[in-house]
Amino acid sequence: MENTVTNSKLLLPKGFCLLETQVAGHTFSPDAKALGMLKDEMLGYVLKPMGKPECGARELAFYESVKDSNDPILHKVRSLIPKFYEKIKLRINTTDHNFLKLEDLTHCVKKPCIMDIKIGKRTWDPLATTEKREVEEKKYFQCKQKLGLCIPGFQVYSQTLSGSELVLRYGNDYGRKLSDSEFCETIQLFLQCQKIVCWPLVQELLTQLYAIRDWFNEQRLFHFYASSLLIVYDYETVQSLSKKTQNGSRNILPNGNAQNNSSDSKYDDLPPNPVSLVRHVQNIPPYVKVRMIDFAHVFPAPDGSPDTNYIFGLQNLINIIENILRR
Ligand SMILES: Nc1ncnc2c1ncn2[C@@H]1O[C@H](COP(=O)(O)OP(=O)(O)OP(=O)(O)O)[C@@H](O)[C@H]1O
Ligand SMILES: O=P(O)(O)O[C@@H]1[C@H](O)[C@H](O)[C@@H](OP(=O)(O)O)[C@H](OP(=O)(O)O)[C@H]1O
Repeated sequence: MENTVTNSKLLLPKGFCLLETQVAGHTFSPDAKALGMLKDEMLGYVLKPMGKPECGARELAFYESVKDSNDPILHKVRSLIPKFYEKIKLRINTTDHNFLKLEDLTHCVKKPCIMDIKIGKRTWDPLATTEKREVEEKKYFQCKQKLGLCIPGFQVYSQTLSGSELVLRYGNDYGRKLSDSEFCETIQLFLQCQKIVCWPLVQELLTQLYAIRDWFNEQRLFHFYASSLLIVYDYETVQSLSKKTQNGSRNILPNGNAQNNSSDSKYDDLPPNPVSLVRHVQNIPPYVKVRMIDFAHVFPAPDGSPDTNYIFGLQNLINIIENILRR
């Protein structure tokens, strides 16, 4: 395959570039000894390197088990994860490497705000060495131990006082220092909720998180360690929605069009979700996506037990976001 030079040392196959919206995870070293995420420049998919052999094999096995299954639980999870196409080989510099070809969750998002939130107090898997376990337990200590959540990275659009736009990017150095209260403040910063709340954004986000919680409350197949939720929304749409819903008012749209189908929502004291009505009336394409990603440490559930480690973190995330609406 013809190659193109993207920087002094990295040779990528034609048509591929680095995923510039990658906010966390493994990245390329200049000599390509370490690999990161790539993107197809045209077609709307990303390529994730299969990395350490056991991690790559587990992630591939998870996606393959879900892909064509008729099992109702596996069928349901398909809408909660990126679409998986295939495993492919790409030549980076002079060596072939295996990648997973996945749906690009940021495709066609004009101004993508992206947050990677790792779920669970325990981020080491049953095969982890004592050393790996110790490293994992020390990292993101405060918010991970209290909330079962941590933020390895995010990017968010913002406006300066003079009205110009900028993109703020935060890596794992930022996330590792967060206390539980700083974690909540960071979620507010990411959701543009420091002054006023963009209700349609927050409600849509909750609706998608409820769907993931419903699946976890039902499924007894897997335990997910060190897996993340990737939240993506379009700043441009959120800006225009915020203007339309004037100061974040929750009453601008009629109630009674709720799409909140969750069985055990703690959200009953809040108005129903009007976002599908917003979409219907104003023809807004989906502008918020929450998907589970990173399945390098997915293991069979021992004795068909629920994944309480994941559910604990997810429920805390839901609580934190519901509290934004209760302010
Ligand atoms: N399907 C996707 N669409 C768009 N961006 C993605 C997708 N999957 C991953 N990313 C981006 O790549 C980053 C890393 O993804 P992922 O967590 O799967 O990689 P990783 O190298 O296994 O991470 P870790 O070091 O936490 O194990 C995410 O934070 C996100 O920015
Ligand atoms: O979240 P952070 O702070 O970025 O830390 C990374 C994260 O825990 C990854 O899950 C892990 O990769 P694995 O999933 O492959 O264990 C990686 O280990 P590594 O540096 O040994 O690759 C860590 O550096």
